[in-house]
Order: sequence, then C-alpha cells, then structure tokens
Amino acid sequence: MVLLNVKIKSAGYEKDEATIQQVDFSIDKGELIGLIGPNGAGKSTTIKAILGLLEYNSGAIEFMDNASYSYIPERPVFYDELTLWEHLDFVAAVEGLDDQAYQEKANRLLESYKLAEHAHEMPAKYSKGMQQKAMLILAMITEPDVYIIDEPFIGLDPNAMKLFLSSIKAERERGAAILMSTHVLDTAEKVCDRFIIIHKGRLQAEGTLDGIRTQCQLPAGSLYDCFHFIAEGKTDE
Ligand SMILES: Nc1ncnc2c1ncn2[C@@H]1O[C@H](COP(=O)(O)OP(=O)(O)OP(=O)(O)O)[C@@H](O)[C@H]1O
Repeated sequence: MVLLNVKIKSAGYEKDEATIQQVDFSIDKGELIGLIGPNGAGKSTTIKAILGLLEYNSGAIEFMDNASYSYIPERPVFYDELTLWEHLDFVAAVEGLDDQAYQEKANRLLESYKLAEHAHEMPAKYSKGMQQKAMLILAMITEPDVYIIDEPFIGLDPNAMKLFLSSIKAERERGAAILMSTHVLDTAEKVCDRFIIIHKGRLQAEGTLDGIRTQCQLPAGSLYDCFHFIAEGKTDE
C-alpha cells in the first residue's frame, strides 16, 4: 500500500532554474528507502520539495489517505528556552496525544536513548549526538505514518546508531514508511529495501540493490560501487 507518491517535474530555489528534475518514486507502508547521491546531487532539495518548502515546484506530492509524517532534519532545530520535556509536551499538545500513553512512551524512549537524566535541560545546550537523539525522540513520539529523515547517522555513537536502527525496525513493523537520505552506504546497503540514487538533480537509478546492480551493469557490485559508477561514470577497475 503506497503511503507517499512523489512526482516532481522540476523544483528549485530560483524561478526557471530547476535544481531537481523528473524525480518520481513512491514509498509503501513499512518500507525503508535510501536516498543516495553525492554532495550537491539534490537529496535535501528533494526532501524540501516533498515537505512543500520550495517556492518553485511543479509536479505532485501525495501523502495517501492523509498519511501523517515526521521530518528529522540533518541539523537539529530546537527552541532555545524549552527543555526537552517541554518540547515533548509541546508536540503532544499540538498533536493532541493521549497524556498517559505519550508520557509512558516518552519515558521509555528517554531511558533507552539515555536522555532521561537530561530531559529537564535545554536541548539547545546538548552535544551534537544528544541533539540528534532528542530529534529522533520528538519525531517518534507522534507515531507518524511516514518518516522523512535527512542523514540520521552523523553524530550518533555506535550504541545510539544501533538503537536508532532497532527503533526504525520497530517503526517499520508498526507500518511506518521511511525515506532516509544518507552517505553511510554500508549501513544503507544492509538496512534499506530500495534505493533512489540522485545525481545532478536527476533520478539516475532506482530499485532494490539487485535492480540497481543491473542498471549499473555491476552484477556483484556493492551499493558503493554502484554509487561510484553513477557519480563518476566509471568503475574502479
Ligand atoms: N537554499 C538554497 N538556495 C539555492 N541553492 C541551493 C540551496 N540549497 C541547496 N542549493 C543548491 O542545490 C543543489 C543541490 O543541493 P542539495 O542540498 O539538495 O544537495 P544534497 O544532495 O542534499 O547534498 P549533500 O550531500 O551535500 O547534503 C546544489 O547545487 C546546491 O548548491
């Protein structure tokens, strides 16, 4: 069952200057899709187009059956004057979450992400990794249908990385779909169902690792080999 349909004809920051073109894909319930591409390829721009943040965007973005979504930006954003608990209270109030259920879930997440002792401090003053974990908790508390995550791995220590991967596994089992941009290709190769490879603002390859290998004519290639082939137009051999 499709939760998000993306059909971008052209989108960008300036009138008549397309940063991305012909980026079409969809995401099913429970699926994890890796959005891959070199620096400046157009991954964040694709995410911004999906979120409706670009002034110039022709095409269609459809969240099916009013699917809800949470966006986790690459650079965490917090209110300077609010503690993490106050952020959680704020999200719960805006989303109309059941008080007891949300508090139980918040406590569980804070414990497992080792932020319980810091819940009454300002996340604006956390370390980078702690901020990243706080953003994840704030996104997960609402139990969205779709997650859109811009480079989640930078800043997470190995334990937090493991925890994040088990959290997204659990969220997928709940039925959530995830679109995740990342440069951490060895992890992406292990955990994603499908990949979207963008280069120079266009979708260059799309599908399972096997499908991408076929498109790149690298039958035994890793995701990195396929990425390299698309980004550089050649193999290492
Ligand atoms: N706010 C902006 N205004 C104008 N151009 C922008 C803006 N943000 C990005 N761009 C341009 O759009 C192109 C795609 O950038 P984008 O941030 O989407 O790349 P990316 O694939 O996310 O790269 P990275 O891996 O480095 O994060 C680049 O040429 C970049 O300079």
